[in-house]
Amino acid sequence: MTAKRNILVFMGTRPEAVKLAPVVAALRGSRDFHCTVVATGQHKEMFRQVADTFGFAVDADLDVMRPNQTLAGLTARLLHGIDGWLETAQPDMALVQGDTTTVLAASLACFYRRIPIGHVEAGLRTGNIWSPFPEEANRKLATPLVALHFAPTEGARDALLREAVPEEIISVTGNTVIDALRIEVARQAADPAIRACIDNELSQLLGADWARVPTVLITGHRRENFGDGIEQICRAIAILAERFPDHRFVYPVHPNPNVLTHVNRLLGGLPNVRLIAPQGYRNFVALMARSKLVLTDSGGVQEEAPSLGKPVLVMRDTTERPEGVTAGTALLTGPNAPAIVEHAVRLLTDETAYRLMATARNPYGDGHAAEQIVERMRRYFAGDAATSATSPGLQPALMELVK
Ligand SMILES: CC(=O)N[C@@H]1[C@@H](OP(=O)(O)OP(=O)(O)OC[C@H]2O[C@@H](n3ccc(=O)[nH]c3=O)[C@H](O)[C@@H]2O)O[C@H](CO)[C@@H](O)[C@@H]1O
Repeated sequence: MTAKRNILVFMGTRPEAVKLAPVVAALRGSRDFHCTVVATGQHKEMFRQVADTFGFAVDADLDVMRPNQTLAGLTARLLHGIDGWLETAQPDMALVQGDTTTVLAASLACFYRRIPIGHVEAGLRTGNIWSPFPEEANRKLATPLVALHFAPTEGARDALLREAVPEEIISVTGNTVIDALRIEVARQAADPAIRACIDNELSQLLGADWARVPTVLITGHRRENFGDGIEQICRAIAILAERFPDHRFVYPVHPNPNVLTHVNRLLGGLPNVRLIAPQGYRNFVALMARSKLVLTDSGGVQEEAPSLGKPVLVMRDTTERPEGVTAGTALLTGPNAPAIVEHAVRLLTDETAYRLMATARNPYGDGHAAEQIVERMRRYFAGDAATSATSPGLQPALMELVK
C-alpha cells in the first residue's frame, strides 16, 4: 500500500472557502490523500460561517490582516506565513482557488520550494490588468507557476492555452461552486430540522412571510465598485423599492465600511428594503432559492443563481464569466443606476423576458467538479505520462529559467 499524499490547501476569503469546501471533502474522503487546511485569515467571521456550514476543520490560521495594511504588506506576510507551513508540512502538493492575494503568495512560495501547486478556477480573465484590481494580476501572475490548472469552463481553458500553458496540465472540471450549491441544496431538502432552523432565523430577520413575499436579493461589495459604484447600486435599489412596493429587497451587507456606510445612508429606513448582516451559506442559499431576481457584483453568486433558475443582473462593467452572459442567464448592467433599473423593471414586469433568462442553461458545470479534480490529482501522482513530463509541476519554459 502506498502512503497517502500530503496536500496543503490554502484559503483566505469566504468565496475560497465555499469553492474549496467540496474539494476538501473529496480529498478527506479519498484513501489517496491526507489534507491539511490552512486559513490565511483574509476574512474571519464570513470564513467561519462557511467552514461551519460545510463542517470542515481548519488546521491553522495565519492571521495576516492588519489595520490600514497595504497590498504589499499583506503579500509579504502571506509569503512568510505560507512558506513556514510549506517548510513544516513538506506537502506533496498545495491547492489554491481563484484570484486572491493568497493565490499569488502561495503560488510564489510553492515555486520557490519547487512544490507543485494546483489552481482551482484557473483561466478566468477580463483581459484588463487593472480590472478587477488586483485580482486579474493575481491570477495571471500565478498561472505560469501552476502545475495543474482546474479550469471551470472551455473558455477558461482557451484563455490558458492563449498564455501558452501546456494543454496536458489543464483539466476542464466545471466550477466547484456548483458542487457546493448541490451539496447544500440536497442537505436542506433532506433535513427538516435544517429547514426549520433556516425558517426560524430568516423569519426573525425578515418576518414570518420571508419565503412568500416576492424578493429581490442583492449583494454588492467589490473593490472596483467602492465609491460611485455603490452609490449607483443603492440609488437603483431605492428607485426599484418605490416602484415595486409589494416586493422586498433583501441586501446582506458586507461589513467593509466602504460599503456599509453608503448602504446604510442611502437605503436605511426604506420600508421594503431589508439590510441584514452577511448570512451563513445555508441561509444565503435558501434566500437565493426563494428570490425572484438577483442583483450582484459577486463572482460566485452569478454562477450559483442560474443553477437555481434565478436571473442575475451583474452590476459590473466587466466580467471574467462571459459564459453566463452568452448563455442568457446573466446580464451585465455595470454599476449604473439607470441600466440596473431598466433591466430589473423589465424582468419584474415582462414574464416572457423573465422566463427566457430563468430557464437558460447554467454553463458552470454539473456539480461534480471536486471529484474530477481529485481524480486528476491522483493520476498526477500515479505518474500520468503527460503531467510527469513537467514534474515537479513547473512548465518547461520555467524549468529552463530555474535550472
Ligand atoms: C474577481 C472575482 O469575481 N473574484 C471572485 C471572488 O469571489 P466572489 O465575488 O464570489 O465573492 P463573494 O461575493 O464575497 O462570495 C460569494 C459567495 O458567498 C456566498 N454568500 C454571499 C453572501 C452572503 O451573505 N452569504 C454567502 O454565503 C455566495 O453564495 C457565494 O458562494 O473571489 C473569489 C476568490 O478568489 C474568486 O473565486 C471569484 O472569482
